[in-house]
Amino acid sequence: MTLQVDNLGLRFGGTQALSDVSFDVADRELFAVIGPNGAGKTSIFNCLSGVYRPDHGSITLNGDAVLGRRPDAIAKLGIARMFQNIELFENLTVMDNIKLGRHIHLRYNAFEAALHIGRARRAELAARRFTEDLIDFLNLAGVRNHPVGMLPYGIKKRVELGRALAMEPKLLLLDEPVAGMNVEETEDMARYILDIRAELGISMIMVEHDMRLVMDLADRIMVLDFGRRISLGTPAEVQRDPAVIAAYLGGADPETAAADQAKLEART
Ligand SMILES: Nc1ncnc2c1ncn2[C@@H]1O[C@H](COP(=O)(O)OP(=O)(O)OP(=O)(O)O)[C@@H](O)[C@H]1O
Repeated sequence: MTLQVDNLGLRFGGTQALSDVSFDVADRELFAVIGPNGAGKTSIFNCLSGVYRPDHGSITLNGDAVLGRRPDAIAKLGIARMFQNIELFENLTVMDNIKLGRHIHLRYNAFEAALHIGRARRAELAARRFTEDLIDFLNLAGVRNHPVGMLPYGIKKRVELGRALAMEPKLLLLDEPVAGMNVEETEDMARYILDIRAELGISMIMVEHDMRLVMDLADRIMVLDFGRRISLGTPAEVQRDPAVIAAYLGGADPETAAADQAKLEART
C-alpha cells in the first residue's frame, strides 16, 4: 500500500483550510497528523474519504486516483475511516454492527441471491467467519450478542474500530481514536492500534490531540498549522523542530508564532 498526496489545496470563503499539503504514507506505516485547532487535520481526512473535494492537488492509493470518487467508491478502493463520534446502531448487536462494515464486500444483490443461492450463502458464511475472527481479534467475544447501546464507551469505540476493519481496508483513518477515553481505555486502544499494524499489516493515518500517544505510536508525524505543512518527520525530529514548538507556543496568532520561532532559531 502506498498513499501519495500532492499539493492539496482547499478553501472555504476567506479561510485557506489547506495550502499545498503534500505527504506520503508507506506500507504498514502508522502516520500521524497533528496541529493546533483549525490547522486542517479534519479537512485532510475529509479529502481522503471523499467528503470534501479539494480545489487542487492529487491523491492516489497504489497509483489509483482517489479524488473524484464518491465516499462509497473510496471505501471499496481500500480507505476506511473510524469516526471520532460513535456512529453505531445502538439497538443492533456488536456482531451485526461489525457485519455492516462488511457489506461492501458482499457482491450480490437480492435478485442474484434468489438465482444463485449457493453463492450468496457462501458469501454470507465467509462474512460471518470474517466477523468472528475480527471479534476475537478485538476481544469482543464476551459481548458479541449484546446491543451496542448498553456497552461502556471504550468498548463501543472498539466496535467502531471493528466496523472499519470489516471493510478490509488497505489504509485506515483514525479520527481522534482516544478522545474522551480514560487512561486504561487509552492504553487498550493503543495496543489494538499496534496489533492492527503488526498482525493485520494495515497502514494507518491517525489524527489525535493526545501527544503522548502520538509520540509513542507514530512512525512519522506531519504537523499542520493554518493549513500549511510546517514539519514532517519522526517523533524525535518533530519534537525538536523550532517551527513546531513555535506553532504550539504561539497559539492562534501567526505573528506571535513567527516571533517565537525567530527567538527559538536564534537560540539554537
Ligand atoms: N465545511 C466547512 N466550512 C467552512 N469552513 C470550514 C469547513 N471545514 C473546515 N473549515 C475551516 O477550515 C479550517 C481547518 O479546519 P479543520 O476542521 O480541518 O481543522 P482541524 O485541524 O481538524 O481542527 P480541530 O483540531 O479543531 O478539529 C478551519 O479554519 C475551519 O474553520
